[in-house]
Amino acid sequence: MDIQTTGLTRRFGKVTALHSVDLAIPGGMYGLLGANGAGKTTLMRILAGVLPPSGGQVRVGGHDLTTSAGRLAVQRRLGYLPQDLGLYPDLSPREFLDYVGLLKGLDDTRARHRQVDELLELVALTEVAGRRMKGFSGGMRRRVGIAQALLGDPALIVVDEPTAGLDPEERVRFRTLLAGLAGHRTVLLSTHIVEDVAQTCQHAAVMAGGRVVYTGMVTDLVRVGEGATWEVTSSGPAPTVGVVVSAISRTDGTHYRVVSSSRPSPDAVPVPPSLEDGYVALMQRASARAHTVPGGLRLPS
Ligand SMILES: Nc1ncnc2c1ncn2[C@@H]1O[C@H](COP(=O)(O)OP(=O)(O)OP(=O)(O)O)[C@@H](O)[C@H]1O
Repeated sequence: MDIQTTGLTRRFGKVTALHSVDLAIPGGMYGLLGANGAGKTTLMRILAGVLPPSGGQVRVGGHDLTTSAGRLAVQRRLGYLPQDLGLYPDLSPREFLDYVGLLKGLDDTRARHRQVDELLELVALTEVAGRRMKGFSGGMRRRVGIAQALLGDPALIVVDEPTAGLDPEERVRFRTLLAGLAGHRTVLLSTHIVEDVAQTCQHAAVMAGGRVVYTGMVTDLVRVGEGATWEVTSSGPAPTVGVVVSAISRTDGTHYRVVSSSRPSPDAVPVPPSLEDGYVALMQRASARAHTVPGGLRLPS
C-alpha cells in the first residue's frame, strides 16, 4: 500500500506538529527518522486513521484519510504498533492476541486460534504463550505488540519507536523481525535511532520541527556529512564549534569526532562521514534554516 501526503498539516492549539508535509512512500520497508518532537507520532497517528489532519491531503492505498469511509477502509488493512501500547498484565500473550483478534473482527474461532499460534511462533513467544505478561521484558512486550499488529494480515504496518528502551540483543532481534515482514507489505518504521533505519531500510524520510528535511536512499544520507565531518585530537577541553558525536580517550589525547560545516579548529582533520554524521549534519542545516527563515523550522529538542 503506497502512502501519499500533500501539504499535510496538523495543529494542536498554537503548536504546529506537521507543517505542510509532502511524502510519497512506496511499498516495502520505509524509515521515518527524527528527534523527539519532530512530528513522527503525529504523522503515524494520522496514517493510522486515529487523528484527523488540520489540512492537506493524505491517501493510503488510494483511500482518502480525510474521509471517514477512507479511514475505515485503511483501518481494515492496517496494523499499528503505537509507542505506548497498553498490554493487560494479567493476560497471557495467547489470551491477549485472541482478544485483539476478536476486536479486529476475526470471528471464525478456529481460524483465529490458528493465526494466533502462527504469530506467537513468528515472534518466538510460543514457549511463554500461556504465561501472564506481568513479568515480560521490554523486548517480549514489543514482540507481543508486533504480533497484535499483524493479526488479520494487514497490508500496511505502522510501527512507532519500537526499539526504544530495548537492550542491544533485543533491538537487533526486533529489527530483523520487522525487516522480514516487509516483502509484500508496507512497513513504516518511526524511530530516533539512526542505526535502526540503517540496518533495515533502503529508503527513509527525516523530519525536524514538523517538516520533512530529507527523503531518499538511506545510503545517500551519508553524503550530507561530506566536508562537514572532522577529527580533532586534544588534551584540553572539547571543541566548542559544531557537534561532538564521539570522544575516545587515547594516549596522545582525546580524539573528538565533530560535525561542523566549518573547520572546528586549525588542526582538525577531515574524515569520511558515517550515516550518523550525515544525519547530524542534516539536523544542523535544518536548525540553521530555522534561525534564518522567519516563522520557519522549530528546533528539535
Ligand atoms: N495531543 C497533543 N496536544 C498538544 N501537542 C501535541 C499533541 N501531540 C503532539 N503534540 C506536539 O506536537 C509536536 C510533535 O509531537 P510528536 O509526538 O508527533 O513528535 P515525535 O517526533 O513523535 O516525538 P516523540 O518520539 O517524542 O513522540 C510536539 O511539539 C508535541 O508536543
